[in-house]
Amino acid sequence: MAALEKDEDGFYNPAAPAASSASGGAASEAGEKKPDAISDLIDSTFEVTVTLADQQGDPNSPLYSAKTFEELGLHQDLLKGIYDMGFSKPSKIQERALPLLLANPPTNMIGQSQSGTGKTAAFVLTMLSRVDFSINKPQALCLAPSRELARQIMSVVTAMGKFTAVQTEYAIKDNLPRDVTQITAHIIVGTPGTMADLMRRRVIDLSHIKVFVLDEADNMLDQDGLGDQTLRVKNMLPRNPPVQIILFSATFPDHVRSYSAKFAPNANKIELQKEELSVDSIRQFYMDCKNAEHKYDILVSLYSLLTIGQSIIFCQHRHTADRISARMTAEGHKVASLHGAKDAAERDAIIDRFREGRDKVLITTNVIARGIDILQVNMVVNYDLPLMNERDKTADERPDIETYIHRIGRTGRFGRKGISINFVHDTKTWSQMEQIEKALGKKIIRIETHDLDEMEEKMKKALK
Ligand SMILES: Nc1ncnc2c1ncn2[C@@H]1O[C@H](COP(=O)(O)OP(=O)(O)OP(=O)(O)O)[C@@H](O)[C@H]1O
Repeated sequence: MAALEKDEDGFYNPAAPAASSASGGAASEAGEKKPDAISDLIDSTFEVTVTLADQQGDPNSPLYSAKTFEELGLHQDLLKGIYDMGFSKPSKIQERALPLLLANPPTNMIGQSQSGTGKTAAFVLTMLSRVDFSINKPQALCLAPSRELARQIMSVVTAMGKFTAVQTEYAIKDNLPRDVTQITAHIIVGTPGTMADLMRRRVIDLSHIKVFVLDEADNMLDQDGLGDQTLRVKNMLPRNPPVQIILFSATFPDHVRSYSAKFAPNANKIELQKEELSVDSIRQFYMDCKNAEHKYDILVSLYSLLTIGQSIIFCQHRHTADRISARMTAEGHKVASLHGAKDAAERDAIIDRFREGRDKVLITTNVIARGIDILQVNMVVNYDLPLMNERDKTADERPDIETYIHRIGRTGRFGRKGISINFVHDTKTWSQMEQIEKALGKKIIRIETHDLDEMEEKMKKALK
């Protein structure tokens, strides 16, 4: 490989014969193995439906519940919505949180539960339960860190509220006409900047707001990120009677925990222990690459595995995501890239294509590290490990444990199997990965980069 020519970005030249034969080899291998791969996928989907009931019956599983949805005190129209979505039993977080969320007088909630365990349904059902559909005024606000997540939450609101008269509106960039004067929808879901702007311009009448939800709350409250804008929104809310504040996330690092308690005073709390943070159904691997450029070759050689189901590749920088995707596309692979520098319409189109399975590989940044729920994603690659300096814009090169948990949590949703692969390529990245391993208390298993067959075998086994 070292003999190959590199382009000006430090990538191997796409036209170089050896490079194309490396990727071509993997592709033809994929071609031969495809029938198997497809049948594996169908089998594993079948297995998942069988094991979901088992998992929901296992008291140690985050999906376990002793109760039924009927026992949680939900309105008949919402029960219809839930069953229409194919849910049969609540998960642990739903079972524990819903009675507390729905009790009167309303009490604040700080709820933590692992990625993919059904937090969205818990807060969406609360918003829908608290809305008086006969009053055409905003009554529940929900904030999320990205437009992609806001759109996904909205899809849950409309699906669960299908048998109600709920009206909804987005507070995301480039969605409403600039001269909009009033929003009368019951539930508004958006990102903090746009929501704050609409509130300040009095487009949103706040007099009837009863519920305020922060999804990915630790991220939304982080002083280095969205914290200021989120606080602006909160400060504009009516004080009497108090609005019910609901914070949910899979992670609440220590530095946000005490602030969360101030933001949502006297809250009921559901917390995870440190060793429960990551989901067991996600098998974590790493690959020891020779250098930064070698990571690209390895990614290309993984292509046939990345497309067995769907995969998300996380990079540190937008330009890396763009360069990798341009390079892979030029080499004949079908990949998409998504990051915050793309405009709103393009971002919507890209995530929708990926959600529909029309693109199988999405190369991205932390912009979709949180919340995105696409069940077919069975592989996550940390092309670059997440670092604290992306979060706080300092020179802090410690790994960002929370973002790691969220990134790998894009797979292994609601009891499904998934795998994550970290690329390490020098002593620094190696030690960063070791810190992640230590923090999560879970072994990250090595996969050899030179043995494609072993790689394939290990990964397929992990997905079985
Ligand atoms: N009770 C249920 N029965 C079956 N499926 C469910 C149930 N509750 C939620 N799900 C499904 O589980 C998946 C994950 O749920 P959700 O997106 O709410 O996870 P989450 O806890 O918010 O994860 P994250 O921390 O990554 O945001 C979704 O596809 C959702 O439809």
